Amino acid sequence: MRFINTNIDGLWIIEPERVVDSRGSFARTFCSDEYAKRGLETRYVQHSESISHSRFTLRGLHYQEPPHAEVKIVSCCRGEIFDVAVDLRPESRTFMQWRSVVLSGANGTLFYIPQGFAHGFQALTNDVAVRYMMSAAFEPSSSKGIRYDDPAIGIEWPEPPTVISERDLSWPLMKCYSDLATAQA
Ligand SMILES: Cc1cn([C@H]2C[C@H](O)[C@@H](COP(=O)(O)OP(=O)(O)O[C@H]3O[C@H](C)C(=O)[C@H](O)[C@H]3O)O2)c(=O)[nH]c1=O
Repeated sequence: MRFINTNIDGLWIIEPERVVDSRGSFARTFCSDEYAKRGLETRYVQHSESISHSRFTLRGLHYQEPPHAEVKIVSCCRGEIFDVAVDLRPESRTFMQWRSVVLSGANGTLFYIPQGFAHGFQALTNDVAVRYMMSAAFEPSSSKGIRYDDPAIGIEWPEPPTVISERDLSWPLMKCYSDLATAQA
């Protein structure tokens, strides 16, 4: 496994090292020792899959609030996606910055997204299957989101979404959050 730094603290791209032979290949996709050596989360309590039928479907940007904040390891086991993580840690030097990576069944790449980040993706092919390892259980009451097209973040998505949920269209803009935070201070 190759751990690639993204210049955003805690956010890693992990590339499998495939052992190739005449049958195909084998690669380790998770290793608690390798993760522990780098201070990454080693305990995952849920593993989930989402299927998106249509190219340019967009899901996200989602996160869970503390105490249910989770580390996510995202991979695409069928098709190809444009995967995005946004740093929402107010104390971070990269607060509100985003990083994208193309995940696909072909490259087997994984995106390690720590607590305090929002996550979303856009399908780049029809019929994508995305897999998640989550370090915290799904808790609907703590599931929040931000708008994929928030100008304050400025994510450069490949294309306008063809399919997106009403819920994902109705998340507040970060400006609303900051106004709310100011009001509550
Ligand atoms: C996340 C989740 C959802 N669900 C149920 C709740 C809904 O009835 C249904 C679809 O949920 P949602 O619309 O939130 O699914 P996505 O829009 O694909 O959201 C996911 O994709 C974005 C990009 C993420 O980063 C999150 O991991 C996750 O929120 O599955 C569960 O039962 N367990 C779960 O862990």
